[in-house]
Amino acid sequence: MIGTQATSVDDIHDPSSAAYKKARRKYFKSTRNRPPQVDADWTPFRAAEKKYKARFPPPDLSDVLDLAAGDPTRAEEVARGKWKGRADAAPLEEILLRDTDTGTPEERRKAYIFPGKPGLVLLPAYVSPVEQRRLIRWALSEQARHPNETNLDTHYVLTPDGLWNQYLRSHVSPTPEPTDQPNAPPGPRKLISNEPASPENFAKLATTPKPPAPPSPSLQPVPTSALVPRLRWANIGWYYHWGTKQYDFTRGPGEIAGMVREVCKGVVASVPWERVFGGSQGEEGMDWGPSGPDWMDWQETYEPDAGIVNFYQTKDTLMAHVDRSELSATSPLVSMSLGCAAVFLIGGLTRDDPPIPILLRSGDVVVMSGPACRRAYHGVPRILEGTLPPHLEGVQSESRDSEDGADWEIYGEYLRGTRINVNVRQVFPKGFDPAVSLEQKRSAE
Ligand SMILES: O=C(O)CCC(=O)C(=O)O
Ligand SMILES: [Fe+2]
Repeated sequence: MIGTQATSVDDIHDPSSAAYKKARRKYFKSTRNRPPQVDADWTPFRAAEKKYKARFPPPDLSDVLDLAAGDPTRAEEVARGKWKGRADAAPLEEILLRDTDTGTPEERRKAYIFPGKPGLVLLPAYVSPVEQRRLIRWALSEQARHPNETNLDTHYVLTPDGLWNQYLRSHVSPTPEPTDQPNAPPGPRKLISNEPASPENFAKLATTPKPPAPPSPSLQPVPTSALVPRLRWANIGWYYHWGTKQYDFTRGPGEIAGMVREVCKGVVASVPWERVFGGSQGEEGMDWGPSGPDWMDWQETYEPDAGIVNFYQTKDTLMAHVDRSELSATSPLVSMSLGCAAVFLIGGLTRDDPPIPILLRSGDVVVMSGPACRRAYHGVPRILEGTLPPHLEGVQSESRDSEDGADWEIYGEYLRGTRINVNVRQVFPKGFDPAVSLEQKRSAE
């Protein structure tokens, strides 16, 4: 579209740009020996993943739901990015969020539900720009460090105050830049299959041995600046054991930061659940488990106790998966997007259900809840480069509050190629006491 789209050397949509030509070269090289009909057996979920992952040609996002594209208050953010979906790309219904304090309803108090996917709630721009910056600072500087675990801990000995704080310090203190030492050499690797968690098998899961993951054998000391882009996750609350895909309850509950707990509880308290699960959304075909629907109690019973912060660089993806390590299979999972935008796919209980593609931008919140959605397949096939909103860029401006120190420049630089997702869950259903369950198992043995 000549004249309407900005052209620059790195605009992947512009066929004369270096980025477009590079992607095309790589594409032809990688597909040269590909057998025909390679895609014949793809499930609808896999086909969607392939579509949005494709580097060349850049995927068409016109069937991706992008609520910011219809929101005049986000026009600058949308216009400055190189990617855009459509506000009418999926059937949805607008709901008004409940006012939990005394404030008057504002633009950000709107949310959306999806016919045919009860339990999925999208809250665009729910997290304000100021809160986004606070959450980003928290994620990098407070959460991705001891005593929490990150993906890098298996392989490197990191300073107790964390990689990011060391990185910030290296900008103000003189050279040489610090390095992080690799961990000890590995033992044998073992793959273990997992089963969905439930109150019935909790005692068995909790007593399954969870050996530490072995470090990689061939690592060299690495400068901090090279490790920062390799930070991929940090746990929140209960510790997750990736080898067994189960929580390691023997390590005790980790902390949930007050700010994160408040945002999540605020989300759950403001969603009018009767609009989500009551009336025509019905209960037909919905298996809430032995004690029946409990959404009417979530205002009181929702209590986040686990989760993960995901850090994505623009080439990273998260494959289709189901989060089923939590005993509570219906309680809301609250997921906040920060930094660059992404294509998020949310399907159904099998990979055969075609997913809804949603463009998630900084500040957007997704809630997955109830039997049809909490354990639905979902994934992130694409992080969209060039989509960092102006309010997260590294430049100082008058709109920034006093908390935003001069070091935001370092954050802004990192965020230009990063998406952060804060993914918060409730492990135990209300009324389930892990200690009692373990005691019962012990006395039965
Ligand atoms: O990054 C996201 O939006 C989703 C992350 C996710 O699904 C997970 O952490 O389990
Ligand atoms: Fe997930």
